[in-house]
Amino acid sequence: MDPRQKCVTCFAPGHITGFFTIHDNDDPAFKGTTGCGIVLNRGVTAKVCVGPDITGTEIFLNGSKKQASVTSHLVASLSCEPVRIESHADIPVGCGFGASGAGALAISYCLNDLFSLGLTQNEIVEAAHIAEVVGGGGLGDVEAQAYGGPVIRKRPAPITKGGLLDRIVSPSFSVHCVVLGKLSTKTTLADSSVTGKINIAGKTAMKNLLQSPTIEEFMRQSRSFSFELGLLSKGAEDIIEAVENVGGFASQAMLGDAVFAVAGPECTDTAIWEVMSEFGTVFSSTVAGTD
Ligand SMILES: Nc1ncnc2c1ncn2[C@@H]1O[C@H](COP(=O)(O)OP(=O)(O)OP(=O)(O)O)[C@@H](O)[C@H]1O
Ligand SMILES: CC(C)(CO)[C@@H](O)C(=O)[O-]
Repeated sequence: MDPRQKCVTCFAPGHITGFFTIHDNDDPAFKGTTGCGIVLNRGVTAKVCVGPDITGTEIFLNGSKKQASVTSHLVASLSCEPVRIESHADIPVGCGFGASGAGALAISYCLNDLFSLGLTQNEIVEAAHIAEVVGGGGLGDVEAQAYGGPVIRKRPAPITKGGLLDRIVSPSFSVHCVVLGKLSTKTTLADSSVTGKINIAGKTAMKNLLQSPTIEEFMRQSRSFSFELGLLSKGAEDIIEAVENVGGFASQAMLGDAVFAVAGPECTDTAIWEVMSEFGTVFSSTVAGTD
């Protein structure tokens, strides 16, 4: 490595959306989602380097070179020099855990520091949001990821463009997940019959959640939302049913072929973990609370 190289490393957390509504806009800064999701303590760590030996931008995700469109848009908007980016995700990629948003946010923090851009946090979120929308990643993950906890996205888009965030009041809790497969956000959101259902079910879920803003209600509304959309695989339905049989709450991570679950008053985290591990490898994470 050239000793004149300068590198910055930053982390951003993963995010599971339980339900959402799409707010379309020709301007990517204003396009976004409202909805509710939970921010994890696991996520993506990005290292961004600049130096005389780096002559073209290169992006590596978990050690493999990628043509990552979200990251490319971000570099084009925030950097005037080629950079080498190494992202490591300790969450599954392409499965509803907001890995592209976590990557975009972590890289924006790095570029701000590396090039002394002088951006505030909300401005960093705006840059990451635009890259996500233009590059076909998430539509509301980065706003939640920068805020943390169980996040209610009440108005779409970054705060700089009128977005409004709130939280469900809750102590910190554990979430347990099983991944069965990928679901491309870009392809799924390009299907107008799916987006039509998303917007009807998402509105109902938000209305019901705001009448009773608890984690249990979030899980119930997420479950109804995922059954309304009909994107659930048979395997995911089986896991949800098995978790409910031991007294827990479970739903589909949007947008992935994956299930996330939390314990209820009638069951422990260990019981959830044990029942889920019959279906595949369980990974668990903590969601920060409000107290
Ligand atoms: N940290 C990252 N750095 C660079 N590229 C990434 C990163 N995470 C995801 N990507 C790219 O984004 C694509 C997946 O995007 P997608 O939006 O479908 O998944 P996700 O963000 O993991 O989950 P979701 O948006 O469903 O919550 C992958 O094909 C990968 O190339
Ligand atoms: C679109 C989405 C469900 C998947 O990435 C998420 O980004 C969101 O809630 O906006």
